[in-house]
Amino acid sequence: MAAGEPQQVPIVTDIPKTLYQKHIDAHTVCELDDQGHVLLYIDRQVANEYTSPQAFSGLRQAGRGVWRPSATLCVVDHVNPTAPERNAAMADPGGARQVSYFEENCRDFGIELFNVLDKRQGIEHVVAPEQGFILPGMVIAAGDSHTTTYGALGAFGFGIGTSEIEHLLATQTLVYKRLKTLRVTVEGRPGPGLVSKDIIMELIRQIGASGATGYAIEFTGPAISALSVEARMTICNMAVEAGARGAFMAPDEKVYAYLADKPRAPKGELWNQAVARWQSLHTDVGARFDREVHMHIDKLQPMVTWGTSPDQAAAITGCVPDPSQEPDLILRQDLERALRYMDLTPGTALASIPISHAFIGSCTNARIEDLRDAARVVRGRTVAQGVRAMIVPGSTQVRDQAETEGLAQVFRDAGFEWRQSGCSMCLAMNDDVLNPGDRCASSTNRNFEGRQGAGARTHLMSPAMVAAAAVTGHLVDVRQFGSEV
Ligand SMILES: CC(C)[C@H](C(=O)O)[C@@H](O)C(=O)O
Ligand code: SF4
Repeated sequence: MAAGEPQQVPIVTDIPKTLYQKHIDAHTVCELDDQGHVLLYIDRQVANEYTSPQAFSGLRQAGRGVWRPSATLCVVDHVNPTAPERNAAMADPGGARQVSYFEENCRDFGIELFNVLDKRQGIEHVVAPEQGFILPGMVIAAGDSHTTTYGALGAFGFGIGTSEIEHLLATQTLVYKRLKTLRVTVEGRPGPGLVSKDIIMELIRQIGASGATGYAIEFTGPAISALSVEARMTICNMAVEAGARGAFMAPDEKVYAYLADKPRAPKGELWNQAVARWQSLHTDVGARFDREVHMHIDKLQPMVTWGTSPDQAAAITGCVPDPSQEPDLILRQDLERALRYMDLTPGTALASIPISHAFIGSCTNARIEDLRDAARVVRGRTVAQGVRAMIVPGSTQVRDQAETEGLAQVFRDAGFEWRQSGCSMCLAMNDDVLNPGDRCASSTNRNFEGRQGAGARTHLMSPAMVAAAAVTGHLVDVRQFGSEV
């Protein structure tokens, strides 16, 4: 090149980014320090009656309004009763106060509310995707840890505390610290009767209940692509049980098909533009993750928990572990405490443990596909004597759909209670509470001490596994139910 000729500027290619980095970069208003803190713009938020009251009170005291009321969706879900005949009356005065203050706040701040009797009511993490309120590329925050569920739609969702809700409502932003990134690649084909709940329970068992603390997880691999969108939600929902404050899956054709007919999804030309934009929502080739985990699920077995933390889990073919085999003193004491609470003896076959209750519900596993899985097991059978079995659909829409498909009748015929939607016995904040000593096969996500009632014992598993336990009266391998599962 002759001197004086303009020099060719080398093309600076973008540094490859993870899906997480793309979301955070696109929503960063400004960097706040060199420690990873940013002011993060939040596209939308969901609020419930249980964690929002102090935030609204804070706004009232400071004389502040809500910056973007239309970016907020309020849903009653934690405390409402789920009795089969639904009405607005609430026996519990505490719950009634929470709901009426929530109504007042929505009215005064101009926010849309899905109240107890609304046809669109349900558990927030079921309702928000169902309405098309959550779209790929969005950053969503809510006062609930299972906001991670939205990762299944290619959105970044995370839970926040009460003071953060107040800040968010007032400014539509949050002070946020960037997380490290963990990629979980899932390969192989699950055997019959195996579902996404088993995959996430096995991951949590492997990496531990704080194994992903400080990380956002991206799930990828052929076994994830093969799952339905609803099944993917189960995985992202429970990622928080491994400590992750965010879970991701790159959106694909299944996600677009899921969203296409949702009431609040963009329509017409806006839809085409949105899909074109969503195509870029994937981790770039060569992007670096802080950590990688590989899972092969060919030999995965149906999972159940035996302890009081979601990572205290094993294949249903296994036995209650023996603390004396645990060399680490702290872990041994943890195990002993868990087994004392669960009233289980080391070496007992998991598949022989009798139950008193069966609960199919929660934002983890009460969507229509979950109810179909459970109904396939239940059809033509009856709930075992001495077992109280309940179905609490994830939303009123899921409930109606299950009625239309005849699933509700299958459950009723078998002796299940067919109830209205809400969080219900997932955390027992309404009147669906277990008594001390009760033992419940549950399709939920947390098995902490007292989670479903003081002194009550929870075994987490997939909805079909709960259905199988309900009709046999003890924990059981759903694969014994043959080809129909
Ligand atoms: C009540 C709420 C704060 C809580 C959560 O954040 O997850 C609840 O939904 C739960 O599942 O334990
Ligand atoms: S269903 Fe359970 S896990 Fe989900 S939001 Fe309600 S209480 Fe939390």
